[in-house]
Amino acid sequence: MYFKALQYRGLRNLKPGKITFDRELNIFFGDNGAGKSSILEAIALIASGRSFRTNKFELIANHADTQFTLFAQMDDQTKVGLGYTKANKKREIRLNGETINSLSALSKIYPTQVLSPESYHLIDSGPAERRKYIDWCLFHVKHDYHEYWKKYNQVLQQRNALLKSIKYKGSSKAQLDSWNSQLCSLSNIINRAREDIIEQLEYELNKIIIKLDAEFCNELKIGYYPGYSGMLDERLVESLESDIRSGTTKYGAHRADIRLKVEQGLVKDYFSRGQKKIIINALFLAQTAVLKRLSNKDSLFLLDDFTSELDEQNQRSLLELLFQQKNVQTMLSCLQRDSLSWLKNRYNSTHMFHVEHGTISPINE
Ligand SMILES: Nc1ncnc2c1ncn2[C@@H]1O[C@H](COP(=O)(O)OP(=O)(O)OP(=O)(O)O)[C@@H](O)[C@H]1O
Repeated sequence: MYFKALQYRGLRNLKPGKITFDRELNIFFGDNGAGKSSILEAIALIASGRSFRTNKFELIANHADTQFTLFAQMDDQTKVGLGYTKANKKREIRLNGETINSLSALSKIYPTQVLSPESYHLIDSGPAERRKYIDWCLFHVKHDYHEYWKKYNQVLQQRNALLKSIKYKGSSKAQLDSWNSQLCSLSNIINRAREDIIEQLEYELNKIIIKLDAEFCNELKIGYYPGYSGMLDERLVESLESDIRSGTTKYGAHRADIRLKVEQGLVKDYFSRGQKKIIINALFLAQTAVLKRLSNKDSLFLLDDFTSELDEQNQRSLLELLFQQKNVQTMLSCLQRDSLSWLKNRYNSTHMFHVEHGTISPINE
């Protein structure tokens, strides 16, 4: 499955237009502020219902427009439309002519990964991004995971609301037992699913590391920290007073994290910035491999500002592996087309687009 065409209107600085895509690789190049990230954002929106830059659709709509619309066609004739109207803040998503209500239904069609300069903080940043990394995979391969995760968050919010109410209004603690036991059983389900997917990811990750010729890194292990040690029910009881003081729940699956390790220690502490980038590329590639193996799904890869964070050797090996996977359509943005001149001889089906003041023009050679 892949995107064949996209029509866009009223989004950021982009002039209304339509583009057709290559099955494998599409390159958007142009000066700063031309609209390269905006077109990748448009593609992410139609593929997943979400932007990788903001949650506020009003910021995505052009300053001078009252709405934006996107319309995409896939190779298998699937048609997707997404519209947003500023006046009533209304989003409308249409799939083959039918209105659908949930963004997750849209994102299930064509799993989309975004690799941008910010993604290269995955190893050094806080745990939220790493949880997202694990959950992205689960969301696509384990159908009931999203429901469990939603339920977990509802229970967590209810527990936190009660903690605040105990602190400020002196409410009874009686209801806490029920929230605690629900939190424990849902945490168990979530942790088991995460541990299973981590095993799969670790396996693919090490295969990719070998292909990337990353000899600095012999065997990578992904360690999972479930958000508490020992038994969660005991931790919840122990931390009750501090939870009431803070109005938040200190332990549980919402505090989980992964730790990448090699023989010498933690990847975070041991490797250079460049080496971490290679590992992060491998982590993202491992996801598409797991996805293909476990659910036979194709993926879309968006590489924003591709050349700014990777040297040529790393650019080559990442794209090589994306092509080898066969099931990936790639869209990337960069400042100068010359910076990817090495690609032209290698992949002649590549579609190149010049982005200039919001206008996107295919380069026909
Ligand atoms: N809602 C909006 N309406 C109109 N223009 C916008 C809106 N939001 C952002 N812009 C402008 O759109 C232009 C394109 O931004 P974009 O981030 O897509 O550029 P880019 O080509 O990726 O640049 P860079 O190479 O600097 O990252 C910028 O000048 C930005 O100020």
